[in-house]
Amino acid sequence: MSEESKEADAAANLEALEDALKEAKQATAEDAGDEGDSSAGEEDEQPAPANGESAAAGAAKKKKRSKKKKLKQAILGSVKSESMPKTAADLTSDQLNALLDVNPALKAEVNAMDPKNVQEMMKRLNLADLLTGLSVGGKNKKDMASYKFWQTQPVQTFQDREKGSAIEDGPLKVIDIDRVRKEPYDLPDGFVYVTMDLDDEVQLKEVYELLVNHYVEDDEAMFRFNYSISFLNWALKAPGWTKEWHIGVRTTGSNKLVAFISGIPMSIRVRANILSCSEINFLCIHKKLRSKRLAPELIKEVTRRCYIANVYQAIYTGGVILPTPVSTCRYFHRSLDWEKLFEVGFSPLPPGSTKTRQVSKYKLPTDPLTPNLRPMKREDAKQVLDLLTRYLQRSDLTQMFNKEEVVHWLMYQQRPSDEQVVWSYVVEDPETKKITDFFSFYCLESTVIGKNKVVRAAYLFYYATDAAFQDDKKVLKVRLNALMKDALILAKRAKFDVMNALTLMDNPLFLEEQKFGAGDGQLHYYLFNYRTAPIAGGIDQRNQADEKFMDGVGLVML
Ligand SMILES: CCCCCCCCCCCCCC(=O)SCCNC(=O)CCNC(=O)[C@H](O)C(C)(C)COP(=O)(O)OP(=O)(O)OC[C@H]1O[C@@H](n2cnc3c(N)ncnc32)[C@H](O)[C@@H]1OP(=O)(O)O
Repeated sequence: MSEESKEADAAANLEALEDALKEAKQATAEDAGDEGDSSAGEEDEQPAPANGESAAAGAAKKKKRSKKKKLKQAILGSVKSESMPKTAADLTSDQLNALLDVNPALKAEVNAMDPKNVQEMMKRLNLADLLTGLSVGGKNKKDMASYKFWQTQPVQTFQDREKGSAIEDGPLKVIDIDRVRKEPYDLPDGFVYVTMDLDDEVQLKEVYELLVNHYVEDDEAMFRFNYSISFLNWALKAPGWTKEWHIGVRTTGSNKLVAFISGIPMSIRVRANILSCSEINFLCIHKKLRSKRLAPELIKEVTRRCYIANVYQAIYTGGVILPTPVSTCRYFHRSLDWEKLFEVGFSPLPPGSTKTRQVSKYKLPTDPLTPNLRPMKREDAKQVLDLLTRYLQRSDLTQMFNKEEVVHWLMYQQRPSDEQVVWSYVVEDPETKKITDFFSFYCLESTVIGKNKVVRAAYLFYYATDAAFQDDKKVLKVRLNALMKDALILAKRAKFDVMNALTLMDNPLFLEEQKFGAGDGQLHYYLFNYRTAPIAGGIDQRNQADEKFMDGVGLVML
């Protein structure tokens, strides 16, 4: 591009930015109105069916969402392309608008600036960082005081976290078991707690139905996790599980299951300390009962039941910022069937590329390449346990496995009706019979909302390799890249559309080389009633996968 046209383009961008600012101000005002509504709702402690919003308001919201989605895709498309604009000043006006629309922190910062300086700032800002919502101001969280529920719980505050490595590890509160309620907390009239019996296929299916319709969606409401019945049977019945920690809420009239939260027992190591804790997951409230303060009730009830079982710490993850993440990892995605991902709106066609080019970029050999790689067998469990334990020793936050857990998590015993949930492979030295490496991935589909389709995603699970114990660090990188390439080949063979991975363990060593693309999503790790300094999640302050910050997290949550 010539200097002149660059200037013209920059001027157009500036103009567009001004327009975008006007729009942003308007949007900020609208948002403030929205917030007012929801906090009014938060005062209402009574879960009750949401009073339906007017059809006009609903349609307007839908239109706004769809515009936002289109614009965001326009930006993401260009960001993922080879000819990606490097700074915000290179964007078209639509892209700029979208950028401000998806980045409230940037909106606020730009609104507060002298307009003369805005264009300069836009040039300095790295686009990939902007899209994560983390870089500017670094604050996409509420103040501690606005977490009405969480400020009453034994969790670290944002201020605590700022003390960094000065934080001394240990529980935040000593629980006096005699003061723990023996009976469940009261729920509002019309609702009752139930202990779900997941050995009963009917109840297992009820949990499945609740989650498949109401569980986690992406920001644009295009995809929703679809944890299969087999998956739930696997995830919720880990060794030592108790049905007391599978808690439902039913309506007293129709007996319908409208909310759920679960815990499973797990031993974890946080730096030098081993904790017997619960892993809390699958918190879900029916869409019509949202924003009625039911979530804090479920959390209090699962906490009560854990305390009664003498378990005083918990680990959980989430995409939302709560007080206070102990670590944060970023999602990465590796296309296996690019065409399918494009069709369902998961992957954009980067400007300047073609469908054929995209398909060939992600092409893989049909057979794995590592010699002596084979599916894991039950007899391998002891060796795999030993290798995995040594491997995870290198991380600050890990799950502590025993042999029974290795068998459960990696060799899930399926009922005849079950679909395969987890795939595990080992490399065995043919002479010594020693297992030198292993890797695993699990299946978690996502529903494409409104399209009667699913995205079949393989999530990278645990892995370990002897190469980690060599002095030459390059050996590990080379070996992991070979193993992960085979994982991709085997996932493709098992008809997966995409492989997802976080920046945990040693993943930053292979994400780029294996053509994983950075996603928008982050996963925050939380500890309940435990204080520890922040743990590295494989990303730097600009949210980029970074080898310098890896190996903090060695715990994969489903
Ligand atoms: C020792 C043993 C301890 C055991 C317990 C350990 C803790 C376990 C903690 C749970 C780990 C779960 C791990 C997973 O499963 S993460 C998956 C969470 N599930 C979903 O995202 C599914 C779709 N969403 C929903 O079903 C609802 O939106 C949920 C249920 C998420 C919130 O329902 P709703 O939207 O109707 O809100 P409310 O009016 O009832 O309540 C508002 C309060 O809830 C706080 N909130 C919102 N989202 C989350 C969240 N993901 N974790 C913790 N807290 C959350 C929020 O900040 C506010 O508190 P505060 O801001 O006023 O303070």
